Amino acid sequence: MPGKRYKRKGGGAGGGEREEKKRKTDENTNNDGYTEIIKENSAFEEYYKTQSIIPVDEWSSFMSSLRQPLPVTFRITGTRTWSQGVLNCLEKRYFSELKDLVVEGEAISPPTPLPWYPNNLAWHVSLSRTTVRSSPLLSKFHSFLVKESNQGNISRQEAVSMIPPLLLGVEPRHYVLDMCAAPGSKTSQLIESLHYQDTLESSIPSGIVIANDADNSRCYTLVHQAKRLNSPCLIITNNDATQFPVLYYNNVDGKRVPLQYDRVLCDVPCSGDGTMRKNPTIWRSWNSSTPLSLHRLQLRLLMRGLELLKPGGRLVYSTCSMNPIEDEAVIAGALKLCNGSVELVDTSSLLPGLKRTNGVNTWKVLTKNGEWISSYKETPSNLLHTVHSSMFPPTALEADTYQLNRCIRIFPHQQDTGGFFVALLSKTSPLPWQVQPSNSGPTVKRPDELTGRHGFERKSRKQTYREDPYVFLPRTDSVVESISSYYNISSDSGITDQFLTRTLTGKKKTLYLTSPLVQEITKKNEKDCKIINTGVRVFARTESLDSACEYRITQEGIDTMLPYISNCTVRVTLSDVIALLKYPNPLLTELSADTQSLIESFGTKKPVIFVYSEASDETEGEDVRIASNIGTPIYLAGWIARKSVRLYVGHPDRYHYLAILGETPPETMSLETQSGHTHSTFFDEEGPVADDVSAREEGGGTEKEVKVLIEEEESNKRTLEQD
Ligand SMILES: C[S@@+](CC[C@H](N)C(=O)[O-])C[C@H]1O[C@@H](n2cnc3c(N)ncnc32)[C@H](O)[C@@H]1O
Repeated sequence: MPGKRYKRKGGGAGGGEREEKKRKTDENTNNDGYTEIIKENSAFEEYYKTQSIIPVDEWSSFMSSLRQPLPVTFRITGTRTWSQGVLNCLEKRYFSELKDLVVEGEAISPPTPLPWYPNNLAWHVSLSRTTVRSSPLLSKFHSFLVKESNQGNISRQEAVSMIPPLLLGVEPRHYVLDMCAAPGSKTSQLIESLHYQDTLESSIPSGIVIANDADNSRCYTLVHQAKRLNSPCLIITNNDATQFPVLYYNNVDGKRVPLQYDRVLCDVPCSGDGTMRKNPTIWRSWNSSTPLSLHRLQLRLLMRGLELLKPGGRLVYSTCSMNPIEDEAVIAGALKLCNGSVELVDTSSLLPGLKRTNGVNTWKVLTKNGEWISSYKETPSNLLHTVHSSMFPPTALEADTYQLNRCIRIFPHQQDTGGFFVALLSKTSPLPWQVQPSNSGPTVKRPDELTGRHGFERKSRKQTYREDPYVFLPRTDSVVESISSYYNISSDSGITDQFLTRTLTGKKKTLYLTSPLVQEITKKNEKDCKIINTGVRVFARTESLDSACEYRITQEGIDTMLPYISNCTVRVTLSDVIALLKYPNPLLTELSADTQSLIESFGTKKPVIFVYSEASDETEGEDVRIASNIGTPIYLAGWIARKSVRLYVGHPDRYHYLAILGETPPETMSLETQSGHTHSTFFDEEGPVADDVSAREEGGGTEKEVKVLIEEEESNKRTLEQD
């Protein structure tokens, strides 16, 4: 993978100095006016040497690792059966071919699974772009990764960034808060865990994930990232998490209660010096003041997370900084305020195979004046506004209680990753100021520094625009009734009370579905909590005037709706499913006789779900071998016209299914993503970088969703015209 390029600054260094700088840049310096950034910062080196958190005999490996580009790591995303299908395909079709590959005389190291990531679902690849280009097999593998990444089945993510959700141990029944969630790679993992036990009979777990970020435009990146997982149990919110509101809902007894979380992820904004390998500009910008300016915000975020956590619940605090001021000092500061109601969890038996270093009990503070101090008492009076008591290490007695050694720090040289810090905390009882007042004990006041008026203030964000309303439809609504009747949805399922639109007036173009708890929370808290997005887009209105049902099921809605619908599927053979995926409007007469006869009894001018499963396939030999990669049936949203059939499936999804079926997509299919981007890096990381700012179109979808909708509707019109 190539390093990042930066325009070379003119002039400056003299001959010898220039030579020295050149030596410390990457090897691939170009002649076009661009050069790799100089990976040198003496202040950084001095700082970490003084902190003594890296063993002396590991110092040179530490520094040399920081100067190497970060290897590519990716995760296979999606629910259990889905990700297993993609993994099967990768292993059988691609990895096996790369095993003994030699390119230009050099043996290629095949992708390896991250040993500590469960079920081989995360992989490490060390291939340069040049190597990839020089081998057709590697190009084929690369192209598969790009397509699957477009489709959202593979997510490029830093290895260390995968750790916090794993430590959190989310279960389908958990109420989860992700406080600083954008761009959302960890949120995706949390959602996947929530849906880990989904089956064809049950797709709506009782738990919930609330993914929040203070940055409005980053929230839309989060919407896009999470949308790939189609969870009806997700709410995306846009609040300052230091003051994240208490949300209310009616519990099973109909009592209005505050929502307390079983799991909280507190992945805070940080100086990011653990990401130097990925973001080499940090070599230039690193300074010792940034951690000082972030420490109190980090502590306040952590404290709010602990307040909202249920007693008995768990919270993960993480940063991609190696600095104790942003790491152990924040943990120690919180443990002090919590006064025994929160403790660090011993994680040494978790994630076997992960190399780690224990947290430290001592560190120093480097003031803005460049002075090292070991205690708050030593702080010069003119610096009291930048240095706070919580930045200093605990006393010996506190250290005994806190057990900061239970924190995990990961250095880049330990297993060729970025640097990272993570701590798992357990709330054993309510925080001191959350204890109900009683006659016997004293009442503890909430610390002033948590109230927002004492040094933690953030500029209030301008409310740039209003979100569309969330309108839940009663089961007696005519649209819900017609959908329930066509798709045979029983009112006993409860699902008929869960549909949502984002428009108060006019025709409902799109229907979304949420879980009952999401509905309850959305309805009761819309005023106090800025909700950006929720619900899976499950039905869209058709343009056909004489359709058997005015609403067709959407591809992204199938997984959620399948357990609740019947009478709307048609089984197809392998050759038919391939034709449907490859061509826009195959004629009925071009399908197999079996499918034609099933369609005849099903009827025309109807929305449909085409189903292909190996069990239904009669084909012998090679085709059956290919199909065995799938492991789970394929469901495709479609339409049966009078003479032809079509799918409502976008190109990235079509690519995915064709690849899983061992087919090559036709040349006419564009490699572009729906957003119009082609991929320029090895393959894209953590979803799109572009902000989906216009995601407030009618229906609550992103601009891209709306574009897809329009394309689908236009194509549908064409099908109708053909008829
Ligand atoms: C390290 S990033 C989070 C990365 C994310 N967890 C992921 O895995 O993709 C920190 C995030 O915190 C957000 N942030 C900063 N201050 C915040 C605050 N007061 N409340 C909530 N989010 C905040 C930033 O906008 C940024 O998206």
